[in-house]
Amino acid sequence: MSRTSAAVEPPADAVRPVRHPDAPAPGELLGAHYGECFGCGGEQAHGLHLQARAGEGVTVTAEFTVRPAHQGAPGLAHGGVLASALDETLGSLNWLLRTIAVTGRLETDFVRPVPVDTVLYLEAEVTAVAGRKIYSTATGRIGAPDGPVAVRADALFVEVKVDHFIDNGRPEEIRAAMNDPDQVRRTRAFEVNP
Ligand SMILES: CCCCC/C=C\C/C=C\C/C=C\C/C=C\CCCC(=O)SCCNC(=O)CCNC(=O)[C@H](O)C(C)(C)COP(=O)(O)OP(=O)(O)OC[C@H]1O[C@@H](n2cnc3c(N)ncnc32)[C@H](O)[C@@H]1OP(=O)(O)O
Repeated sequence: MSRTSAAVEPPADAVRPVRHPDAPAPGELLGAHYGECFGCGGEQAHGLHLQARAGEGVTVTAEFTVRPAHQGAPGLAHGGVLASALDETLGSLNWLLRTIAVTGRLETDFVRPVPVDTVLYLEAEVTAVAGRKIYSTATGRIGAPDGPVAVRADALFVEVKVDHFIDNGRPEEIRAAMNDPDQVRRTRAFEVNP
């Protein structure tokens, strides 16, 4: 039996992802897509503060330190928090394609328990694109970039227009985001570099 469902397997007509020519160079930090984001936002006091770094091709790496606030069982990370770290890392890949996309499906394997204070070394890659559908995969390793795999995920992201956020987000945050000069610059960049 396959470990993943058909929903996260690229269809026969899928193509290889193309790194956008203006994507950050390998080794560069991607920066937060939104300051209040739970996954990456620097202004989000309760967030994971993940900082994804561009790799070669359509890949990223990120490190996540498991804090006491992330516990599920005593001294162990909550699975939902680990899934969030994977989701955020996978989501950041779309910036290398200059595509705005949201998670449609996220399938997670929890392979080993992850103790508090562990540094989880995450790596993610877009494997295929089919129309609006972006297929990607990620692993999280314990303690070192070549440490044992603790979590892994396969995901389907779906490309959306910026209207997805404008039409569905709570108006006060949308207004605030539109008044943030950096956010507007980023939104414009998405719109002029499809
Ligand atoms: C001024 C304000 C600006 C703000 C902008 C700021 C920043 C923007 C930049 C980046 C931010 C983006 C994301 C955040 C980044 C990282 C955080 C981590 C990522 C997330 O945490 S993000 C939140 C969680 N995420 C959601 O909140 C999605 C809720 N959801 C929906 O909004 C819809 O559900 C949607 C859009 C997914 C699809 O809806 P839709 O109507 O557009 O398209 P449709 O349904 O036709 O699907 C098209 C094709 O995808 C297939 N498909 C769809 N869903 C599937 C599934 N679940 N399983 C298997 N296949 C699926 C269909 O089967 C079809 O396939 P086919 O074409 O082959 O028929």
